[in-house]
Amino acid sequence: MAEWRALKNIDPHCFACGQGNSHGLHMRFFSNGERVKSRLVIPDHLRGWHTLVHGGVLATILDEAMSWAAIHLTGHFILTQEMTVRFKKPVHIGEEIRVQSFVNERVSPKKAGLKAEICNMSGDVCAESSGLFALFTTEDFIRKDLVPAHMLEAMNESMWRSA
Ligand SMILES: CCCCCCCCCCCCCC(=O)SCCNC(=O)CCNC(=O)[C@H](O)C(C)(C)COP(=O)(O)OP(=O)(O)OC[C@H]1O[C@@H](n2cnc3c(N)ncnc32)[C@H](O)[C@@H]1OP(=O)(O)O
Repeated sequence: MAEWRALKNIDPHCFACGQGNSHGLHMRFFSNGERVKSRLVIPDHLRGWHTLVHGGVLATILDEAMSWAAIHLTGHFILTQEMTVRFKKPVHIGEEIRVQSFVNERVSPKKAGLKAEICNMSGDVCAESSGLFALFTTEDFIRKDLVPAHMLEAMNESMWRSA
């Protein structure tokens, strides 16, 4: 299997992957050409009650992981169309977790099915997701005003290249 290579973050403000968002998750992604992965510790301010991580935060992590896999592994711009999440074990603030994602099915030229799972350090699956993603050409993404021109070059580059 190919080695894991770091992918380039291009938007510092993203809640999930932006390295400059002081309220965010600061996720960084790696790809081996078949899967995308990340590891993180959820910051204290994103707890649900007591030490439990909020389910919506776990859903964001899964959405982000599937989105990066969809972009990097299909070479398209994307929008999440729908996703389902199954929460299997609690995740706690301060606990390191790992997330992996992959393209499960190329549904049509404009749609892909993705999957992701979050594991704790014991290897238990804590949450898993399936998602349907709309795949866009660069031209269609621009036409729908979903990417500003100044980000286009960086986004196009980060789709296929490592950092
Ligand atoms: C290495 C990677 C680095 C990357 C770094 C960045 C990572 C960041 C990651 C963070 C990411 C986080 C991810 C997030 O959180 S994305 C944010 C959450 N998701 C959304 O906001 C999606 C909102 N939903 C929609 O826009 C639609 O329902 C979609 C598009 C999903 C499906 O729509 P559907 O299939 O039901 O069709 P429709 O009949 O409704 O069509 C509506 C209109 O859209 C056109 N249309 C539809 N599909 C396509 C297509 N494929 N190519 C071209 N055009 C398309 C269609 O022609 C029509 O246009 P018009 O006739 O009205 O003009």
